Amino acid sequence: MAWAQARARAVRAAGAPLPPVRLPLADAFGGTLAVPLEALSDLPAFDTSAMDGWAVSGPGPWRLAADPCADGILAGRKGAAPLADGTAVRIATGAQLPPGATAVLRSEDGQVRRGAGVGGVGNGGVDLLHDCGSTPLEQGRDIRPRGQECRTGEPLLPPGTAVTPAVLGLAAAAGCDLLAVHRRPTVELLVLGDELLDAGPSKDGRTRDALGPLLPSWLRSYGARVGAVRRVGDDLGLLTEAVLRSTADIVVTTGGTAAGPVDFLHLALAGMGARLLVDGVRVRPGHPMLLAALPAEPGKRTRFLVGLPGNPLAAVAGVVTLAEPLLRTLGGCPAAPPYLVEAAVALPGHPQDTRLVPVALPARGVLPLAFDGPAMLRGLALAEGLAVVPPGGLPAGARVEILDVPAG
Ligand SMILES: Nc1nc2c(c(=O)[nH]1)N[C@H]1C(S)=C(S)[C@@H](COP(=O)(O)OP(=O)(O)OC[C@H]3O[C@@H](n4cnc5c(N)ncnc54)[C@H](O)[C@@H]3O)O[C@H]1N2
Ligand code: MOO
Repeated sequence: MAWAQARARAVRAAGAPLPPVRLPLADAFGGTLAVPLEALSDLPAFDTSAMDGWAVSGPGPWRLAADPCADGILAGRKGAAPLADGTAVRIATGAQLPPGATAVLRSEDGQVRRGAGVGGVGNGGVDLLHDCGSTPLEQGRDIRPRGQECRTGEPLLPPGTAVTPAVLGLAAAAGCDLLAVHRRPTVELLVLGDELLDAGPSKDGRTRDALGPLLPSWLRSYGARVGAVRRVGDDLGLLTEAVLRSTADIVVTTGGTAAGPVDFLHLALAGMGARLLVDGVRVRPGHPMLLAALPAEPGKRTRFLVGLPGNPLAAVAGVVTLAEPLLRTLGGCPAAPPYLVEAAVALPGHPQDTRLVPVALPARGVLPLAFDGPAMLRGLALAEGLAVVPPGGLPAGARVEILDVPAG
């Protein structure tokens, strides 16, 4: 199956997003909005002073309505007395303006004169002068009017928006305590291979497991909830049992996809009656990757298995090709338009297959990185993206699609 076709197949297999759940803000990060985020108040909810200074009414100079040394109107207080025309009162940034205020004079732009009696405002009272020469203070200056950002009930963000830290802040500012997000797909990760070591350097013909540490956070970057990583021995029975016992929406396995003497994944899937939706993809590295629908329990959603090849960069190719579209669709996150960048140099291709190449993205364009073999991670660890090089390659200057490599 061609690379783009395999991705489209994963989207189709996932079908509809998982149903919405309402979560407290603290638990909604990483999800996707299932319904529009609506404002529960105007923003700002009241006419607000944008600066520390004085709320004034009408053109200056103004008579100070209270003791000039008093705090005046602080943020968080409500019900300040109306301000009469020609008067002023001290006010803090974020405080609700008193009725009648027409502008805010910043503290650095005003001067308080005791008994100045300027402009006929007072004689013996305390007056406030605008210190900026003859420039009048324009109406509405340094006032954030009620509803400037939004009105109650206004949709602020559409469904499908990723819940980022900024979205959590906006939701709180708009008065929300719960967010309706799609339930995030759960993933169980099964790392196969008797040869793998969990700690220390590779030795005695055994190889340190690189995928147990790499995959959970990579999958989480697509919204997955990843439980514990489980190691499964090279044994058909153990593998079958581990897959059937899992209750996750998606079982992700590593290794065992090829035809070696202990590569049992195909046998296990056939034995349990799973349906192969993608069985090999025309992509380098990673071509033995697969996607299967696990045997369905009556009335329950289809669960999936993504089989990633054991070579680490090949496994990552399987993640971006099959796991990403599957997780994104189940999580209700629409596909972003392809991100295209010019190639700084020619990008050699495979004659028939798509290549996924770890690249740097300096200002002059896409640059392939060294150490991009299927068993290598050195190039990927420095990569700012994975370039999707179509069969036959691309000349320098051509635009190439770049897939995200998750950062911290
Ligand atoms: N006769 C053929 N042999 C192979 C083919 C083929 O088409 N015909 N394809 C090759 C390709 S391409 C790949 S990729 C691998 C896929 O193999 P498996 O998915 O069965 O993976 P394993 O055999 O279990 O492991 C391959 C390799 O990767 C190492 N490995 C496995 N898991 C991990 C891990 N968690 N961390 C680090 N390294 C891991 C494992 O020790 C092997 O060296 O098949 C080729 N063979
Ligand atoms: O998937 Mo293999 O070369 O493509 O490592």
